[in-house]
Amino acid sequence: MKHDAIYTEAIHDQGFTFDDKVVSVFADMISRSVPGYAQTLQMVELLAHRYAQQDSNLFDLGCSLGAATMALSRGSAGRACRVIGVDNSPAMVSRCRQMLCDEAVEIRCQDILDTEIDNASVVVLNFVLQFIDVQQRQILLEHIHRGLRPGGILILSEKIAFTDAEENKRQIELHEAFKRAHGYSELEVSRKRTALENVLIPETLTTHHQRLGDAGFSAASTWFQCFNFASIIAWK
Ligand SMILES: C[S@@+](CC[C@H](N)C(=O)[O-])C[C@H]1O[C@@H](n2cnc3c(N)ncnc32)[C@H](O)[C@@H]1O
Ligand SMILES: O=C(O)C(=O)C[C@]1(C(=O)O)C=C[C@@H](O)C=C1
Repeated sequence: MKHDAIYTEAIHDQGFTFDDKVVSVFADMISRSVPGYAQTLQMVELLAHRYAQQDSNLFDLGCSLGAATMALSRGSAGRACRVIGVDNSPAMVSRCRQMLCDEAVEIRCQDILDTEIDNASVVVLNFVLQFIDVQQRQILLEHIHRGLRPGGILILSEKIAFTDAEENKRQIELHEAFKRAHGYSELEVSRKRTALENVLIPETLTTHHQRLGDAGFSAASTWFQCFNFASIIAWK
């Protein structure tokens, strides 16, 4: 795995993008930046094992290098499921296809807002909704809900915000301490913070739960939270 040192240089002054530079270090970047990332992948596998239905489709929307796509595939083994990963970054998709060339999964280069969701039993949005235009988020969740079979689930993991300004500040400080503990310097942390401004828009857990309810999900539980990162299971 290539070590992420991309913010030791001044890059992304137009804002963070999933370009070649990010793709080349992405596995290291996400595991050193997102508290609980490995656990979200373990639970995607466990939840796929529990909820993947025979002959259904499983979608990993915003699949990056296919880590959750493979978790879906492992969890649903033997059930004749079609596992589909979707990402709109050509650099990411190209690398993902290389890495998963021997796997029985389909990787599409497409905007997830244009992805047809049908006959689905498990849909994953693992740290992806945060990059979607806030105005489009409700439409996307409604679309996913419509494409799920009865008994199907959505796994939604996100960086989150807090209504209370002091709490928000404390949680961001804790996250940044996590990043420094994983070897990022103060300068790398601050350059990435600037690059992500107006690109990654976090929302509160209350907003996410409200939106899931409005989209038609019958129940939703936050199963994981560490600092300003959380993951929710929503049931159709
Ligand atoms: C933080 S990464 C996701 C990590 C990945 N789900 C995992 O578990 O390893 C966000 C991904 O979402 C993709 N993305 C962002 N907006 C998208 C969109 N509108 N359509 C498709 N992919 C999108 C990015 O290209 C990037 O690869
Ligand atoms: O590094 C941060 O501050 C993050 O917010 C982490 C985060 C994410 O949550 O998606 C941001 C961009 C990269 O995709 C990897 C991780």
